[in-house]
Amino acid sequence: MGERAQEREHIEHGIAPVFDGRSEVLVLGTMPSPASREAAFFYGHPQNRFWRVLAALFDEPAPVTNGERTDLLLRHHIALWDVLASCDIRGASDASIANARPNDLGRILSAAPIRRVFCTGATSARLYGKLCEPATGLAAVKLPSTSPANAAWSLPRLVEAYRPLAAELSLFEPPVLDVPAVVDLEAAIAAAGTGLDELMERAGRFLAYEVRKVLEARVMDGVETVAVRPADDLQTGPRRSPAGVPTVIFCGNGNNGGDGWVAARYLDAWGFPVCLITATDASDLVAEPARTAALRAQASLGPASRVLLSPSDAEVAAALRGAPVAVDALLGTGFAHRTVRAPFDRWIAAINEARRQGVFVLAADVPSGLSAQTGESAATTVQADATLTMIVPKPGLFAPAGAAVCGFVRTAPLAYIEPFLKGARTHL
Ligand SMILES: NC(=O)C1=CN([C@@H]2O[C@H](COP(=O)(O)OP(=O)(O)OC[C@H]3O[C@@H](n4cnc5c(N)ncnc54)[C@H](O)[C@@H]3O)[C@@H](O)[C@H]2O)[C@H](O)CC1
Ligand SMILES: [K+]
Repeated sequence: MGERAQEREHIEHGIAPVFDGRSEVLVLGTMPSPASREAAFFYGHPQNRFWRVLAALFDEPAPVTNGERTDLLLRHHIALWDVLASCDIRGASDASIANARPNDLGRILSAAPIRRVFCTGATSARLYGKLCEPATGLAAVKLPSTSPANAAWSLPRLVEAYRPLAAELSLFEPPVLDVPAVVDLEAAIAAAGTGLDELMERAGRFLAYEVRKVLEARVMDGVETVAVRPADDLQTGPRRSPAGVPTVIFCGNGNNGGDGWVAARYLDAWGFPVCLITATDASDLVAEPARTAALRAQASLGPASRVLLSPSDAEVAAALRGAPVAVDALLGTGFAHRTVRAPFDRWIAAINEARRQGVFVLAADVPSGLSAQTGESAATTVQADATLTMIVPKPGLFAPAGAAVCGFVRTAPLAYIEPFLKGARTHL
């Protein structure tokens, strides 16, 4: 390293803290690294495991954009900042810090019911103790650093060490909302900066994440023999694995289908081949953002995956034979009829037959054929092993007929919705 690279640089923090009146814990690093300053957000180095650790704590896919990362923090009532407002530092070397000036944590502590402070590493804990604790009167819990330099700590070990943070947080139970109230909620989320296209991206990624959990569990159980990394690596990024029988993803023509197209893109990118079944070519779809999402997915699928356009019943059955998982993204909240039109009725029957043969069926938002609002079930309705419902649960999922076809219900928390719930029409 040359003489100049050894010199300390004066750094001002420059990234606004994340918190609001619901924040319950305060997580503090030392100072944004050069990569974080470049990304204009905390823990921006792609190899830093902070976001993967938090996501794993809550069993969610790792957030990608700064907006998603902010949402994740606020949803879980976590405030995030750093101990220092400015210092002199060499690169990202905490050991080189001089002339340290602390941030005014009173800004957060006076606005939020912070129960506990956590420091992400030895340097932030030491500087917090010296520069902040006398003013805050709150002792901090020291957590291991998630930086790539802390290579001795594997991701699973970090996740275990961070569990006390999650244990401090009160759980948010999303309310059951009528379908028209979900539409209002979407509009409020969009007005606050997260559009339907971004929600669909998150929905599809969450679906892919749930599929991946099923696939990796099957490997652990010895049902699948493809060589994949162990399940505790679920948060890591793209990688390739030898192809097993592809996951079959059934996509309808509306935005429920869009969730399926996005899920296909992620699974393929993560190394899990897919067979996507659709009645309409991506370019002929009308609903947005489904059309844009489908075109993007179609263009990105690798050679191990394929799209079957209007396949025969025999081709559908062949795709399902031996498949580990079938994703039902045919009909979502837009369906409210007594009968399902062809070919979707036949595809639903094929999914249900495949489930009887052992294929795991995951429904996107709501099992197709079930009215998300009333819980009435069409003659042909998907029988799911699990349903990943988007943003909030809908009443139909809990009506007697609905509960019978949903399997295990999980809500995908696609956005920070608490600020928008006041006055929302809830079903229960
Ligand atoms: N809630 C959210 O914030 C998000 C929801 N997403 C997903 O979007 C769907 C709702 O999408 P929408 O386009 O409104 O409706 P659907 O896709 O459910 O259905 C419309 C589709 O279905 C066809 N159709 C209607 N009736 C029938 C019938 N009887 N037989 C056959 N086909 C029928 C219609 O022609 C349309 O093509 C929601 O469920 C979520 O999955 C976003 O992805 C993210 C945010
Ligand atoms: K569905």
